[in-house]
Parts: sequence; structure tokens; C-alpha cells
Amino acid sequence: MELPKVYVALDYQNASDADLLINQLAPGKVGLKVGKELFTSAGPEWVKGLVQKGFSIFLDLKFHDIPNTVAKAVTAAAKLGVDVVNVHASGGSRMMKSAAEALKGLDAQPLLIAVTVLTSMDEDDLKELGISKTINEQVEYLASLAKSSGLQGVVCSAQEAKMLKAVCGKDFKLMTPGIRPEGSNKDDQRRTMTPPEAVSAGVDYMVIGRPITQSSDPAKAVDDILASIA
Ligand SMILES: O=c1ccn([C@@H]2O[C@H](COP(=O)(O)O)[C@@H](O)[C@H]2O)c(=O)[nH]1
Repeated sequence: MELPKVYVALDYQNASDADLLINQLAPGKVGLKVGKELFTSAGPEWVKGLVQKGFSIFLDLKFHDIPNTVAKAVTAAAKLGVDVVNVHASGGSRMMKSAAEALKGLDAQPLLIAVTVLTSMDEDDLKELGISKTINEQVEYLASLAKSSGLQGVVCSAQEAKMLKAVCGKDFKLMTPGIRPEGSNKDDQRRTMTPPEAVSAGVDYMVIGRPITQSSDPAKAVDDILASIA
């Protein structure tokens, strides 16, 4: 099944706030990304309800723990019927292999992808962590590790898309947050691209939150974004 190009990041405090937007969206047009805040407040049954309504769901919980725990967590996510689930590549190859192995043989197998370097980070943030590589080097390193561990793609910035498609191959999926329509506020994001730039760079999927959720007319913001990449 082909997944939608745009996932709306539902960074809301609770299900009723999120439902106000979801009720204006059509499942065939966009996917929905449920992250830590909303999952913690709304819970797995609410996520299952979105799946039943026909939405493609990216469950963005960025698991990062010992291999056994992450394997169990991705299994629980798969059982919700979500299409995409993620782990942190910095959890290492044993952790990622364990997650990939756990999904094999399940009836529903979500796309398993790994976060490389958060799109809110720049080179100074890497230095602070004791990493002397450039952003591109670190993203390439972690994406290659994710690929060799059996994952199907990564979360990265659209700025790294061309490089990663060349290194990891065109079938290796790129999910890209940090997307900002022309003229919109960057907020805490550091490595951004506009939707048309991201499409030209070859991304598979885009995650867009505040430019939609904080717009005075979120449904129109979605339509404008989709029109800009049609
Ligand atoms: O590297 C990453 C990984 C995840 N995210 C998530 O995507 C959305 C982006 O929201 P915006 O409002 O469009 O900035 C948010 O839920 C993050 O948790 C990311 O931004 N970068």
C-alpha cells in the first residue's frame, strides 16, 4: 500500500483538541503522526480508532532502550495497526536488529525507521554531545547503520535526502520533519526545507506540524501545502 506523502504532526495536548482538526481531514489525503504528548494523553485505543477511520498513522515514539524492551515496544505498536513506527538509530545495531526481527512474522508489519539526527539539531548540538562529525557525516553514518540492521528507512532532514538516496539507495525510505512552507516560522527547527524543495530533493514522506496546527485555518493550510507539491 502506498503511504501518504504528508503526515500531519498532531502535537496537541489531548484527543479532543486533535479531533477538531482530524474531523476536517480526509484519510486519503494525509496521514497523521501521533507523538509522545498525544499518545501519553490519548492512549492506544484512541490511536486504534484513527486506524479504523482509515488514516495512515505514523506512531512517532522514537523508542530507545535495551534491545528486548524496544522489540516488545515495536511489537505493541504494530498490533495497533499503525503504518510507521520508529526507534533511535543511536540505540545501536543490536537494538535495531532486535526491533526488526520482532516485526518479522507479524500479520501487520509497519515500516520500521530510525531517527538519525533530530531536525532541531545543528553542528553545535552535536559538538555538545561530544560528536565531532558534521551533521551530514553523522546522518550518513546512522542511516547506514540503520540499513545494515535491517530497517527500511530513516527520519532525517530533507536537506540530507539527496545524499542519503545516493548512499542508501532509492528504496530506502526518508521521513522528513522540519518542513516549513515559504515564509513560515522555523520555531525550534534548525534543518528545514519547504515542501516543494523537499519533494525535489527526493523525500518519500514529510512531517508537518505547527505550520498546520497553529494556522488560523488548519484545513486550508493542509490544502495549500498539498497544492504546492501537486
Ligand atoms: O528529527 C525529528 C524527529 C521528529 N520530529 C517531530 O516532527 C514534528 C515536527 O513538528 P513541527 O511543528 O512541524 O516542527 C514534531 O512532532 C517532532 O516531534 C522532528 O521535528 N524532528
